[in-house]
Amino acid sequence: MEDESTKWGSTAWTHLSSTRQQSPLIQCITNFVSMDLMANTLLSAGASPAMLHSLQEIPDFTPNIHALCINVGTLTSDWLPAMKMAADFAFKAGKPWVLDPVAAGASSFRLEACLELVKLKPCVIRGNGSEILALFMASVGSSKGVDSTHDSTDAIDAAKALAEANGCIVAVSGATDIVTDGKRVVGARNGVAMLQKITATGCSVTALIAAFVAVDPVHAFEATATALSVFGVAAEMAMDFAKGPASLRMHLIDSLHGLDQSTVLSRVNITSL
Ligand SMILES: Nc1ncnc2c1ncn2[C@@H]1O[C@H](COP(=O)(O)OP(=O)(O)O)[C@@H](O)[C@H]1O
Ligand SMILES: Cc1ncsc1CCOP(=O)(O)O
Ligand SMILES: [Mg+2]
Repeated sequence: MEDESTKWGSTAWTHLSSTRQQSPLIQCITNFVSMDLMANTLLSAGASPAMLHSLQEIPDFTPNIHALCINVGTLTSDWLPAMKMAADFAFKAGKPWVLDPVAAGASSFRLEACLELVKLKPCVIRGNGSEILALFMASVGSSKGVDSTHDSTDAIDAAKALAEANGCIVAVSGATDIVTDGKRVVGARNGVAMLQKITATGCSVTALIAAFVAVDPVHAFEATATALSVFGVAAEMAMDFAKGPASLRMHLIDSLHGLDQSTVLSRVNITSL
């Protein structure tokens, strides 16, 4: 019988191969910092990114996408209506959408916006420990801007409760990435600590989750875990060539583009918690 780690490795390879074959169209409404790395992460995984956020275009464009990624990193009141409209169009068209609640606890404006977006039925919410705790407690002040002051494992119960309450998958990134649907919980232990020294790696892995969910929407829990793990494996491979964060960023994109089956099968490290 297949053991758990063999099963996750082959599921991860299936998701990466399907993304390369199907090249899903991923609409991203994201912050100014992350646009470049997010689009390049999606391209290197085989997906087709479109950074498209005007209210006037959403009714024509969003029903034809394969998944949507919404990220509140540089939120202003001008952008929020487009985020809500796109989430609504995606949900009504049966297209999965993924929320990245960047710095959810940084201000009451941002927290309220995230809580309103959560009501619009994201398929997945991916944040760091502090962001998931801020959403769960609906309270401001527990983060250090976009960075986490918590370990991902501090937010396991919060993630489970959020997932259960909203009927979605919740992922908490960190040294161990946690993924839950409210009942099942897995930990993905890939990646390198230096990812925290490159801005927008969290944003980019959220977009990769959108791509993997686009190619396997029925298994959003599995697709979320494998996206986090594959991104981490790419970072591990890239670290062999990196001299620091700037070259890690470059090698990360190359590595994701070139990941092969045997590397994915041997390095994906996902286990039940
Ligand atoms: N200590 C760590 N060791 C290995 N990988 C890490 C570590 N911390 C974060 N990561 C990875 O870095 C990426 C970004 O996660 P994180 O820094 O938690 O998000 P954010 O940038 O949104 O705060 C994820 O792929 C995560 O798995
Ligand atoms: C630095 C910064 N400021 C607003 S959004 C942003 C990028 C955050 O990216 P990540 O959450 O992936 O670290
Ligand atoms: Mg983030």
